[in-house]
This record gives sequence, C-alpha cells and structure tokens, in this order.
Amino acid sequence: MTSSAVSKIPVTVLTGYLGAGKTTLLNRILSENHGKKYAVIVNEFGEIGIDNDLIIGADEEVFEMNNGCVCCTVRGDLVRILGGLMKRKGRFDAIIVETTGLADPAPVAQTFFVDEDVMAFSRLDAVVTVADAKWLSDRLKDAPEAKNQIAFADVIVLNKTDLVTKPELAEVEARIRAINPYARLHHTERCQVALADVLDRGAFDLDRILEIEPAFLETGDDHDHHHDHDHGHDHGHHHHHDHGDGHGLKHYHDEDMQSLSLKSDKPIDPAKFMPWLQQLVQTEGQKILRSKGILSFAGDTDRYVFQGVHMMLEGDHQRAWKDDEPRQSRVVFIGRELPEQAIRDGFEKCIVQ
Ligand SMILES: Nc1nc2c(ncn2[C@@H]2O[C@H](COP(=O)(O)OP(=O)(O)OP(=O)(O)O)[C@@H](O)[C@H]2O)c(=O)[nH]1
Repeated sequence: MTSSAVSKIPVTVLTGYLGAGKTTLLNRILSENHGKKYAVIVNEFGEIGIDNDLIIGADEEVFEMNNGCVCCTVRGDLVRILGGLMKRKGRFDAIIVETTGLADPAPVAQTFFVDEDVMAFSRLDAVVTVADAKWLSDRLKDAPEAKNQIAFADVIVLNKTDLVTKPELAEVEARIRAINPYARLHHTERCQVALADVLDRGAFDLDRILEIEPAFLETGDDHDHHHDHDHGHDHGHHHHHDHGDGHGLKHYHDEDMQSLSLKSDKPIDPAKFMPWLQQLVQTEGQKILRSKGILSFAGDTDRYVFQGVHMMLEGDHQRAWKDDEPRQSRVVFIGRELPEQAIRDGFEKCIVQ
C-alpha cells in the first residue's frame, strides 16, 4: 500500500439482505469504545425513514441517501454526500455506508473506482456483508441481490446463528462458499464480531471483483447512461439492465418488491395493534419480508419500536418522546404481493379515534 493510500479515508460498505442485521452491526460499531469518529451514510428502501431513528446517536453524523435504485439516483447522492464530507476532511476517521437490503453493492463499490474526486480522498476498505443464517438460503433462490451481496463481500458476517441448528448453519455456509470462497467469514449472534475483523481491513480486492464483473471499471461518467429500465413491463421477478452501451454492470432490480408505509398522528391502541401485527406476520410472513415501526401508544410516554423479519417480531420501548417531537406513528412493510388494503384497514382499526 502506498502512503497516499494510507492517508485516504477508509470506507466500509455494509450490505446484506433485508433484515440480516446491518443496523445491528452498525450500532455495535458505533457504540464500541474505539476512540474513532465515523461518518455514516445510510440508504433505505421505503418512503419514510425509520432506520435513521434506529441508529444509535452517539457523536456520529448520519447522512441519508435517497430511496430508489442505487445506480440511478442514489449513486449521484452518494457522490454528493462524499463530496460534502471531503470538504470536512479531518473531522472523522472513517466512513461507513449502509446500503438497503435490496441494493446491489456493485454500483456502490464502483463509485470508489470511477469518480476521481472520490478516489482522491477515500478508498474502499472492504465490502462487509451480513448474512442471515436462517433466511439466506431461501433468498439465494429468489433474490439475485442477495447472491450479489455475497459475491461482492470481502468479509461475511454470518449472523443469527441462534436461530439455526448446527447442520443448517453448515449448509448455509456451504452455499455461501459456493458463491464466494474468498471472503473472511465470521459466525455471529447479534453481529458480535471484533471490530478489527470488519473495519480497516484493507481487504477490497479489485482483481477478484474484475474476475466476477469484468465490466466493473467500465461505467465511466454518468453522462453515458442510456437508461432503458423497462420498469413495469417486465413481470418476471427480476430483470437486469446495463449501463452505457451494454458494457456496464449487470444490475438487478426486484420489481415485485414493494414497500407500504402507514402513518398516524393519533395514538395507537396497543391492545389492538400488537395482536393485529402478530396475526398479520403469522399469516402473511412469507410475503412480508421486513416490517418496522415506531409507535405512539395511547397513554404511553415512551416511543415503542418494533421490527420484524418474516414472522419473527421484536419490540420494545425505546425512549421517552421528546417535548418538541410530533408523536407520530410510522410503520413500514416491505415484501412481495403485500395485501395492501387489508393491511391499511387493519392498521386503521388500531388508531384511537
Ligand atoms: N434472533 C436473532 N435476531 C437478530 C440477530 N441479529 C439481529 N437480529 C434481529 O433481526 C432484526 C433485523 O436486524 P437489523 O439489524 O435491523 O437488520 P438490517 O439488515 O439492518 O435490516 P434492513 O436495514 O431493514 O435491511 C432485528 O429485529 C434484530 O434485533 C441475531 O443474531 N439473532
């Protein structure tokens, strides 16, 4: 490594499918006593930002990227945010980019090799992929993004080992190894991994990525985008599109993945909401891949936060509502073929009128 590479700000790209544990890992990094200052960039799928509220505050500065397709809108956003950070060099030691669970990490990683301004001040340290030991095998069958996230990883955090048996763990690990034999792999519960195993690894291996994606460095500037996304008229589960004149990266979109956001300014009745939510994920948990919410329960001075992955739910009081904070409840469901009207009606009935 040259001395200029050393002085560049290391960037860790944190990826992994919906609900795998990215935010859990991020919070672990941010709350550890490491004496470093991180700038965090998050990108979330779903209209109303909830992830931001789930990241532990500390001293870190959190920047939110737009929703949407990472190659088209978010990449511009990422370059813009990095540009802003560049001007404040010296105020932080490292950058962490948490992508949405549906992002293909390739265009994010690519930003660090094709944008000259970005390259001048930062270096991609590693792509860290959190893998859900319980659900990854299923997603490798139906979600190409999940496969790309594994393929691109320099470090894999195979998380949620508490939810599987030893043979199941061995099986999912074998599937991962078939896609990516090179990455360092750590078994974790709640992403308990030594920070030195995920940060400042100097691990991103361009040669290996060029083997998987020969076109990795070819996208060039955004001006040669010939977008023909075909969003909408391809009813297959996925399609990919190329950038440039067919040379660019294959990039997957899951067109069937939807997000449904619900809000209420009136309080929610916990005695109705909790059983409704339980019932909903029990019956529709195959379709609902991810759910999250911040709730203002009637007569409760604390914010209640819940999270779900398929039919598994977790919830707890998070902290007291602040005086100047609107007591708004926000709930997001992400999945395929969501029973939208039934969910809307069900939520409506939980609102205290
Ligand atoms: N049982 C179990 N649950 C876990 C583990 N790690 C994380 N979780 C839970 O899984 C859910 C999802 O974790 P997150 O860290 O929010 O996942 P994420 O990848 O950031 O999710 P998205 O950003 O929505 O894609 C939360 O309810 C976590 O508490 C684990 O090792 N075991």
